[in-house]
Amino acid sequence: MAYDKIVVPEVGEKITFTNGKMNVPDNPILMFIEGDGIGYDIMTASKRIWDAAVEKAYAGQRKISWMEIYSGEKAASVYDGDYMPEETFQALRDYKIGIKGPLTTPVGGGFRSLNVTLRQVLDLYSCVRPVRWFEGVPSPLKEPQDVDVVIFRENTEDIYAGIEFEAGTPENEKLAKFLREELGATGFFEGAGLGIKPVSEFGSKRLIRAAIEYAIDRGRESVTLVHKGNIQKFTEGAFQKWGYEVAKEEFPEETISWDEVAANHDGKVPEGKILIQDTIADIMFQKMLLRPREHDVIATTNLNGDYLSDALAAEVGGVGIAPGANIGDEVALFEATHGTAPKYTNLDKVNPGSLLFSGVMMLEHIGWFEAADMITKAYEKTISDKIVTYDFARQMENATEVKTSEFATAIIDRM
Ligand SMILES: NC(=O)C1=CN([C@@H]2O[C@H](COP(=O)(O)OP(=O)(O)OC[C@H]3O[C@@H](n4cnc5c(N)ncnc54)[C@H](OP(=O)(O)O)[C@@H]3O)[C@@H](O)[C@H]2O)C=CC1
Ligand SMILES: O=C(O)CCC(=O)C(=O)O
Ligand SMILES: [Mg+2]
Repeated sequence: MAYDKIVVPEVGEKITFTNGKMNVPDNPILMFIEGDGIGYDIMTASKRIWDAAVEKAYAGQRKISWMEIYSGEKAASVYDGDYMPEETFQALRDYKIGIKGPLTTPVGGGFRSLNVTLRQVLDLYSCVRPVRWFEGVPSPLKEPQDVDVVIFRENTEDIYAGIEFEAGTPENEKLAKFLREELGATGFFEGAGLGIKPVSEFGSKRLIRAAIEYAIDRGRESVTLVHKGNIQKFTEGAFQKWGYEVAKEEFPEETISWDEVAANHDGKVPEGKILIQDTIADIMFQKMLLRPREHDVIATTNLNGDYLSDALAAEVGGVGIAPGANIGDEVALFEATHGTAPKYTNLDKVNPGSLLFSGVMMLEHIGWFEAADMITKAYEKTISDKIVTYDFARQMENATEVKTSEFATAIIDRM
């Protein structure tokens, strides 16, 4: 496949799929989007760590061939003002697996989120965000070791669908008139901006199915459906209903609901069964602060998952550490959960942890567990030696604060 600006590495092979099974060569071509703001600093540092771990874990028998693809400000400079070039999507379809830094989204106008566009256009419907604590990382909790959850956030629907009509536009007025006159909806003021929140059975069930399959594969204990179904009955409430349906219809042997536990098992979950439970979104934030141990895998709608993932990250060190992945049926795009942190651009200052561990997830996704484990262990050693970036240093005593690049070197030295 010839691209206009993307340079395919001379050495390296494509990752392919046969009947849903991934084939990973020893020298795969993996893509990266550098990202805006702090993207350059964290991507440069993380690539050094990933490469060093692969080299060391496989004694040079395996190697990543990196292929740069573009989105955001760097794309605009390479493609003459185009922030989201079509060939970026094509490359992701062709080469399947990549990782991205954060991309800027203007607030209150301007272009739509490039992050959201990538997820929607490529149908990367599961946003997977594990949140766990590492020994030595500063946390506001008394028992941060109890936080070990994996958030499955629906990644294609909800208010992120971008169906919004600005106050004062003819489209807004037409929709308002239709809502009032045709549907009898009255609960909004004249001149209100209007947004639509689509949540479908198809979109909800495939996300919840992925969460349950993950819980089964990884031997996790429960899947909690998080929703605001008391207020948004036919979107969030429907998500909850469809969640219990998927569990009952598709995983009757592997799962059990609270109602079934209460009715048949004296309040005890039978050995080997995954508990399917649900909770309303607002109280989930309290529960995750006070009794995080009671939750394991979480399946939720898009906006809830966005809020929850940043809040839970704060319990285990902050957004600088919590990783993420956007996963579809074949294409997967791993990404830091935080944004571009523009005030730190090119200061070589921020924590590369979120992107680094997104890359660890990527290595696990392609089956390179030895390299992934090597990074995790070296990271833990670095933290226990109290070598940290500014964000952890300000919450710790007697820590040595280092730059992003120095932190990467410290990790590599401990492999
Ligand atoms: N997936 C993506 O690409 C995302 C993109 N964005 C976009 O990023 C831009 C900025 O968003 P904003 O809301 O300010 O959120 P950011 O996540 O960019 O930054 C908020 C704060 O989080 C802390 N932080 C972020 N990254 C790190 C890191 N690597 N290491 C340590 N601390 C970190 C900093 O805290 P402190 O100030 O306390 O040091 C920073 O000021 C917006 O355009 C937004 O749309 C936002 C989220 C995700
Ligand atoms: O696209 C954006 O700018 C923000 C996305 C975001 O906050 C997230 O995915 O967690
Ligand atoms: Mg977010």
